[in-house]
Amino acid sequence: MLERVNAAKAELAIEDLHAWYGESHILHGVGFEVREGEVLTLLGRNGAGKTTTLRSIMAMVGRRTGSIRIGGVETVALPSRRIARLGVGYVPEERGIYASLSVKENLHLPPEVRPGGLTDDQIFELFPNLKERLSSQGSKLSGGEQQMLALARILRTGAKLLLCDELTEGLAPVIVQQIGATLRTLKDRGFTVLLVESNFRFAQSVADRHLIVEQGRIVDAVLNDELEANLPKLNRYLGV
Ligand SMILES: Nc1ncnc2c1ncn2[C@@H]1O[C@H](COP(=O)(O)OP(=O)(O)OP(=O)(O)O)[C@@H](O)[C@H]1O
Repeated sequence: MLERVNAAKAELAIEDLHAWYGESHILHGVGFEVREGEVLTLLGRNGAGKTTTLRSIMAMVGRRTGSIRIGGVETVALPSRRIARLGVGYVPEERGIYASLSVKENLHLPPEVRPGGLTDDQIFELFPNLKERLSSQGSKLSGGEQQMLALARILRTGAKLLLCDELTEGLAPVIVQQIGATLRTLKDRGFTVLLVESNFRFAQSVADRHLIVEQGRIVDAVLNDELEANLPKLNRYLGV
């Protein structure tokens, strides 16, 4: 739905996705596609179903139906670990940094899902702070450093499709800018990114396209180039 793209080039293609937590029916027929190398954001009010969409792609909800093709492979019946091995990395909102492990240990924790992940040196080029903090405990990191680490360790795994939830939440503007620069670099290197974001201006600085999620459905789509012209409409959707 909404601006279909050439299926052959879709890195992620979702159709009529429904998802449940227990008896709660949360997604009601979500459909969209993400092209290879595209950065797409999911925008919407609290509780609209953005996080649930990411979790559904990773098979981390109670139940899901519909179709989720990743690189052309149907995954709706596959478990999370098989989905990850197709080259999908999930950076959850809560970041999942282990407080008692060092930066290095946290970095090396997730298993490789595919060959071609970034080497440690490539990671330190993108995130110089992490190199200086390698032996620090997770608990000693700032919010920004934790977020960099959460993203960095996914890049080590070989994932090429990144699902990122609220990367910028609670971070200082200068760190938000750094994360934006990193995402643009990743896009230049061919990564595909699906971003849940409530920082609208940040979304604008990194994304090609934005989808609006409302009550478990995609209700609108806006090209980034046309965002300014659509601001009144977006503000209505987001209740800003
Ligand atoms: N584990 C869960 N069990 C039951 N219901 C859940 C669970 N997680 C989320 N929900 C419900 O699903 C709905 C969608 O939540 P979701 O987290 O996907 O929203 P969101 O758009 O990401 O917004 P937010 O910014 O608030 O996280 C909400 O009504 C929420 O209460």
